[in-house]
Amino acid sequence: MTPGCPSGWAARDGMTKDRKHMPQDTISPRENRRDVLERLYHTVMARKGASPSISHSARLMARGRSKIAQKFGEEAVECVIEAIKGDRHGLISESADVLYHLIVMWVDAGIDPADVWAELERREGTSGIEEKASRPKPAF
Ligand SMILES: N=c1c2ncn([C@@H]3O[C@H](COP(=O)(O)OP(=O)(O)OP(=O)(O)O)[C@@H](O)[C@H]3O)c2ncn1[C@@H]1O[C@H](COP(=O)(O)O)[C@@H](O)[C@H]1O
Repeated sequence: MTPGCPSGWAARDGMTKDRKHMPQDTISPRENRRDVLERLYHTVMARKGASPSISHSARLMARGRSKIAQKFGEEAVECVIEAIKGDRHGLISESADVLYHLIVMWVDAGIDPADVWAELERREGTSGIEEKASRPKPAF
């Protein structure tokens, strides 16, 4: 994969091939921000096997899958609490924690963000109501 060129997004977001290969500092801050999850994924990937004394991601991964999943769950619950409280700032902050911990979970599980983007893309245009109605009905 091209450094600074996150998997999967460039083409789908309408960037031309040339634009896809522009150096990061010539891409507008708005576009740069849109790639933040991909950058975070690559940062966490690079932390695999790093010393737990210098990297929180490395420390978390060294503690194993159950701990990673537990932390994700805790952050998700904190997100729910902020949403129910109606605390906008809290919800933004907890959402960032959830996304960070989700990415650590992806890295640990060997999932590339492009796999998730592809699944979201596959669902595009199908209403959740429609999809649920199309599921096979239980026999009883
Ligand atoms: N986005 C984040 C991010 N969000 C939250 N956190 C850390 O997640 C931790 C959550 O703290 P908690 O007390 O809930 O959890 P804990 O320390 O594991 O404690 P226990 O549950 O074990 O008691 C804090 O240390 C936060 O700083 C993050 N740590 C790192 N990142 C990103 O990951 C990159 C790599 O970080 P390192 O792996 O630390 O180099 C950074 O540059 C950031 O971009």
